[in-house]
Amino acid sequence: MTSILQAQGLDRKYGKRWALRECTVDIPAGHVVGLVGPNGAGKSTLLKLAGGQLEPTAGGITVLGGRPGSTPAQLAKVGFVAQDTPVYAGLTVAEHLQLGARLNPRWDDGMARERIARLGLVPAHRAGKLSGGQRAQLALTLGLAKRPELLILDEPAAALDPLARSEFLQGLMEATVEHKLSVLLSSHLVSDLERVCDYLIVLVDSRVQIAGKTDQLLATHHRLTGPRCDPDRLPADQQVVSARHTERQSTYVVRTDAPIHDPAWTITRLSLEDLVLAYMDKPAAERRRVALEVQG
Ligand SMILES: Nc1ncnc2c1ncn2[C@@H]1O[C@H](COP(=O)(O)OP(=O)(O)OP(=O)(O)O)[C@@H](O)[C@H]1O
Repeated sequence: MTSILQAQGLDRKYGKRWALRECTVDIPAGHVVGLVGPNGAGKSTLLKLAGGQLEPTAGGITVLGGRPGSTPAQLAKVGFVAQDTPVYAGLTVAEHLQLGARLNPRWDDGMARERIARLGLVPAHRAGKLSGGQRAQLALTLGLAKRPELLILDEPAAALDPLARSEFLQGLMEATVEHKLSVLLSSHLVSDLERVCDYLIVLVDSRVQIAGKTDQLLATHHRLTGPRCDPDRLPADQQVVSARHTERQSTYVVRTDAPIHDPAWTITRLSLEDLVLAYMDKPAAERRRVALEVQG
């Protein structure tokens, strides 16, 4: 199966500040990939590297087998909708479609017009007068009508109310099935990702914490609750993702491929949100542990 994005030791710095460090991922085609992480984690940086808007500081990245943004053919294969759903305020909806047709060799004008009509957008209205949700839908339409193989969306639904968000994501899901495209989207809203994504990347502190198919991630991560116990007493095949302790009780999120037989533990399945939160907590927990060691 082809990869939509392969990164090998990918680094990006802004001045002296690292935005992305040692990113190594290989994302297969045919997925809706969710990129999640806290503010400043490096999500937009990774998406811009994939879209060819940024150059790596070190390491390599290929998108659909080519160097991002390197040729007109490569540019035509990738649609990119940036964070603030960019549209031209002074242009009408119809003028956006005309511009799309002029700039994109694979432009699907029938689909663009049908989508605009279905969404109730008026072709003569200027984009600057549209609501945030309508602007996001217009930007998504432009991205889809380009007929890319990969559509990259940076926080596409952030500004939308729950209903508009739901409609937006529904539209995105329908389009991915209809046009067989792969999607890479970032969001803070894990509930949104849970709805649409079947592949997840968690990025925290500029580093990829975990990447994989959501069903496999959920099948291999468990919450263990039981009498207080140190992590070094857990079997070697159980990788600790997060740990919380009270005086008497320990709660671990562990990753393992093997079944867990220890009767001391109550084992619960994780939701995608639990999983994301456990990985978001991991670097902070590591920092807390190092600080305690230094103090001690
Ligand atoms: N143009 C820039 N110049 C300098 N530093 C930048 C620039 N863009 C991003 N950064 C820094 O790089 C880091 C990663 O930023 P990035 O925008 O990739 O994060 P993000 O995960 O997309 O954040 P958010 O969820 O807030 O959009 C942050 O520390 C940010 O301050």
